[in-house]
Amino acid sequence: MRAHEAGALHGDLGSRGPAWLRNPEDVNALVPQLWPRTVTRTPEGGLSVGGVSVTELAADYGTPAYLLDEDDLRARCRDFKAAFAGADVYYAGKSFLCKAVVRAVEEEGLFLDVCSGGELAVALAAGFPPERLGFHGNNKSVRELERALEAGVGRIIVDSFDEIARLTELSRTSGKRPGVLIRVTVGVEAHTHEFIATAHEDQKFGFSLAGGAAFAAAARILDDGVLDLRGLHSHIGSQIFDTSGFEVAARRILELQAQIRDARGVELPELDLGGGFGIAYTTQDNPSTPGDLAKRINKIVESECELASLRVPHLSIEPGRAIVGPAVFTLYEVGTVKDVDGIRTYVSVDGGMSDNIRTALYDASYSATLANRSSAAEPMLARVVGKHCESGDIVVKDEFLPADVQPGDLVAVPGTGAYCRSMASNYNHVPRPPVVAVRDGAARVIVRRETEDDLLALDVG
Ligand SMILES: Cc1ncc(COP(=O)(O)O)c(C=O)c1O
Ligand SMILES: N[C@@H](CCCC[NH3+])C(=O)O
Repeated sequence: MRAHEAGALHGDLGSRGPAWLRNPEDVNALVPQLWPRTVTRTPEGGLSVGGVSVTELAADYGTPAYLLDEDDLRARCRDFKAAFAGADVYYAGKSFLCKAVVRAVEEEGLFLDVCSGGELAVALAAGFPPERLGFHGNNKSVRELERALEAGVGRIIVDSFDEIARLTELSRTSGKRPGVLIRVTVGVEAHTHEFIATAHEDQKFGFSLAGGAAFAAAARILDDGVLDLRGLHSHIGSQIFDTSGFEVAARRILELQAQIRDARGVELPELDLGGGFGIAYTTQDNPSTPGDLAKRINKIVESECELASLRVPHLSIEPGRAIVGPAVFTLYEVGTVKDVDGIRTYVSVDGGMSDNIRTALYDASYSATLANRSSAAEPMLARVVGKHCESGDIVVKDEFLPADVQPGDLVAVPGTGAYCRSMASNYNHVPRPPVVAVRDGAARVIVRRETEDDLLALDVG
């Protein structure tokens, strides 16, 4: 007996999932906001992406695999660039980075935000123009700062007084004058998971605005005169739907801009409002378009500048998730289907928390669909779980799948482009899946699957 049947039999003993989750009229339907733009269900019933059937992709590249719709990724880059015309759009590389994506982002005219020596190395290896790089991080090492200076990184976003001292010293001795932004903690409580909110007072990033540290950082850099202070930076968190957080952040940071002008006679020419724009992970999510975001953000920046008689600074934003997140889905093969009577049905797939830690880490919600075929069976409430030795190894907490889902079927989980491959691990020595880019009927591996030899290569002795 399937859990949905058990639920009907046992009344409230059965799990019905969260209140928002609806039993779908058509369990095979693809809800457009969840899927990359070229994904369709073919007349035979399975999914295709970029004109290639996922059954074929599974046969050629194995499962699990992250499938990237390259046209979708590029379209999202272009959408942000067009909506924020005149601003610099930095793709936040932490969401997902590899050389092919760096090149795509470069070709689409975006800038790139990196936050470690490793991310910087990938960007440079792909030939990304260093002057279009921004370098983040709350604890950049001396070596990382030296490399940023050597490479000629366009903007370094300074995050602490220790870093200012370190970078000032390195710049003095190397005779370089890097462009810097000050990361400001604006005190906004972003409505998102606590671990991915970054602008409330009690956290590790940035200089506090309320406590005066942000002003003091600007004063120190201007007094030293070694670093080229270009502007202020704010990033309030990630997966944010409510644009009022960005508006409050812009208002507060422009007050600081006016304070610096009044005290020091300097109007900083640039303003970076970070990323964090939310995407749809479930049928209930309805994210803003880049056009909506741009309209609201530009309006608040312009009106605040007018109020304080400031020139409108050159704007930057840093979307990661909103560019790569919806462009990718993960394809898994089902290994077992287990009914835990009266509670729920567990559908085990061949990956799990090693390729998507977000469900375990943030209690994130995802969706899923049967991908190799369509089905006329009734929808069944299921939990998609992985193969790891951990009961919290959940990929999709609750989703309706056809009741005849069986071992050997393929299941696709959308919205996995951001913070899945980039946060993947080798837990249980499970090799990390490949990333396969699909476009115009052709597929190519852009990150290969890890092998057991890769795992053993680090094992010394
Ligand atoms: C400084 C900074 N910029 C940009 C981003 C990108 O965020 P998101 O991928 O949510 O757009 C992050 C991550 O949260 C960040 O820390
Ligand atoms: N890794 C987080 C977002 C944090 C981004 C870095 N500040 C996520 O998966 O949602």
